[in-house]
Amino acid sequence: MNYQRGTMNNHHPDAIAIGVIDYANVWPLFYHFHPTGVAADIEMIPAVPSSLNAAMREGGIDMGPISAFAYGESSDQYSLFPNLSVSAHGPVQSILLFLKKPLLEALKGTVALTTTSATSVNLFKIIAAKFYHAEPEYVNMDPNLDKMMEAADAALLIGDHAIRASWSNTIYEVLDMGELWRQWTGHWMTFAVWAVRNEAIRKHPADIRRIVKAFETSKQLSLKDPEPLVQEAVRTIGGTGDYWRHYFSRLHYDFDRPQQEGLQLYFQYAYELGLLDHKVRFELWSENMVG
Ligand SMILES: C=C(O[C@@H]1C=C(C(=O)O)C=C[C@H]1O)C(=O)O
Repeated sequence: MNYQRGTMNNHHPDAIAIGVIDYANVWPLFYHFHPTGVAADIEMIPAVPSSLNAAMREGGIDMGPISAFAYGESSDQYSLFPNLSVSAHGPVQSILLFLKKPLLEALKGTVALTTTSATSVNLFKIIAAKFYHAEPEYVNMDPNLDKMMEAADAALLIGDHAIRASWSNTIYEVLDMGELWRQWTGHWMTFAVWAVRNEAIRKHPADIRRIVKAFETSKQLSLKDPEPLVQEAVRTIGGTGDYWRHYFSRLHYDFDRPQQEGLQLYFQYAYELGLLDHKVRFELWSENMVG
């Protein structure tokens, strides 16, 4: 999708910088989100999740989707938008583990983890440690399946990188991490949340309110008629209409009790394993929050 792009490092000081995950999984929330119609001075900054996580932490962006794990790391600085997330109960199709050997063997070897993710790489570590009692060696690598497989017994990819790799792959067994999480816990998994820096709520309370509404409207319009998104995905990423119809129908964009419970369990495990150094309590943004 096309935006008037800003940059993380020197966005206009009075503008609100909104991160955009550069993957199709967030399209329903952005497709009908038109910054100029929201009245605020907004810059849109597209990047992969790990870059957006860092920019949120450093103040280079003010709000938008970030890895759920990154919210856990800095939950005291951010508030969450209550009705927005990228979640699934079961298969996601774009959080994929490619295996050179059976899982139990690969878990005794080396696993390559994409540098674009924070939620899914820690999800993998949690599943390996908690459910398989395994401690593979991990290497962080750019999302290139061939290179990852030269260095490791298994590779974890997310987003459009995972989708494209799943189309071209003919040799590796593929496991869906959303499905694995559901099989072991019965829970939903939330991969991305919409967070806003508390500092930005204090500075622009009315604009933030309008932006939240605009995201919710985009979500509703996309769910009502996913066809324009489906066609744009076919045109710009590839694959068939049926593939994308199914893809968007598997993802869930609310953040209600079931998604919150799944994420709470994920944070609990992350804390127990030392992946997070504190327990996480959700701080939800509300209409009357004015810093
Ligand atoms: C569903 C997905 O979730 C993404 C996974 C993320 C992560 O692992 O950190 C971050 C944002 C999400 O948009 C995907 O990549 O396809």
